[in-house]
Amino acid sequence: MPPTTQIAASTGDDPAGGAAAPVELTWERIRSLPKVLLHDHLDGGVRPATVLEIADETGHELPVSGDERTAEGLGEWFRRAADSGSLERYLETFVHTVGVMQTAQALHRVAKECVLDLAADGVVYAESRYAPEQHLEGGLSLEEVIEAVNAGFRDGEREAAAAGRPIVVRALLTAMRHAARSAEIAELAVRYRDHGVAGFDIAGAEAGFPPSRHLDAFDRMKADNAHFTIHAGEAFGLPSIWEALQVCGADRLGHGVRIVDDIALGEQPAADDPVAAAAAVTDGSDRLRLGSLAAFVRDTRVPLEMCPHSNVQTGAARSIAEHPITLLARLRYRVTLNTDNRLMSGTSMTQEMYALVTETGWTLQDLRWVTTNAMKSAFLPFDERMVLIEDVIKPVYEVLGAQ
Ligand SMILES: O=c1[nH]cnc2c1ncn2[C@H]1C[C@H](O)[C@@H](CO)O1
Ligand SMILES: [Zn+2]
Repeated sequence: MPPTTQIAASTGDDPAGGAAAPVELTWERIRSLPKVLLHDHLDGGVRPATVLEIADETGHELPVSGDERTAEGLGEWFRRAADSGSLERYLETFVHTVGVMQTAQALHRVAKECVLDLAADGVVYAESRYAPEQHLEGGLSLEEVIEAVNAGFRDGEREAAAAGRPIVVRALLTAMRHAARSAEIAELAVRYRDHGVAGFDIAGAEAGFPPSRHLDAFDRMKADNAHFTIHAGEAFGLPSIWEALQVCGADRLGHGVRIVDDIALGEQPAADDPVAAAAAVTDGSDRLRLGSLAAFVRDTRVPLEMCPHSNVQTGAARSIAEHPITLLARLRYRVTLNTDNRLMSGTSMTQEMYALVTETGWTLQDLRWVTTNAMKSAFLPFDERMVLIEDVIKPVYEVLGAQ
């Protein structure tokens, strides 16, 4: 694939600015890059060893036994079970992480380990989401759940900084779209906005549960000038994205990958052949047409929280090489790169970046661009975002780019 700097320069929206010498992007080099993660589920990133240990303590029944009942065996089970081609089946695996996250101690531990794992992966800023309503089986209140997770995040940040890997982590409170607690959860997101919570989200099975069912929650967030994202355009198409933006007023889209359904390559939907469509962008031909929703998302710089490995597992994309993220990046959408569920997808930010580099030709400039996009789109105050961009992200990419 031709270098992307051509397009970036022509749109004036290229934080990398100009061409740089090609740098060999090995796994280790990518791991050492500063990364920003906006879409990562706390209950989708539990260490398998932690699931095993807590299950042993609490009696939670796991789906592995005998020789498979090891951290490795359990990790493998999650990846296999999530690799189903269906979002609904993928989500069924969460019963075994949520099931061991029902006490303050367990939530604290999982949250702290999450921060340490992200810091080891080179993440310098992360928004970690979870649904407080799913952690009440042990008798905790919603507030106790939030406070236990917050305490774990703060301890993780301290430990990571002491080890020379500073990271800033904020929580996003998720409400489950099939349930009816979204107004309560939005209320809590507002109440804890200066105490570790940066925003609100809805998640869960998409088909049959349009985001407009939760309008009161979104109205509550807007009334208080608070931020929210909505899982939309993952297992369901354009109507879900349209509602999330035009009815609910989402600041960002969780996944949003189906926006390609509103892009055409000649007479064909670009979704049929995203690789050819990406090539059509870079060869300068004018065969690509954006529908009005696709144009709106690009024109208004709606951040897309894209999660390639997760999408391949749930059937929202055919492969990493054919994932629409590369087409959307070439078209200069406000693309961000994310893990979604590190445990279920056996992934990490390093893995997501490495796969794009090796399978679709992403460059160091692309990685810097996607990282800056994510930092710009974070639900963190503007001045704090700028400090991370200027003092933490830019210097590393600049040194590497100059090599
Ligand atoms: O990719 C996803 N789409 C919709 N819902 C999801 C996805 N990944 C995780 N979830 C659900 C399952 C979790 O239990 C919940 C809160 O993190 O969010
Ligand atoms: Zn998600």
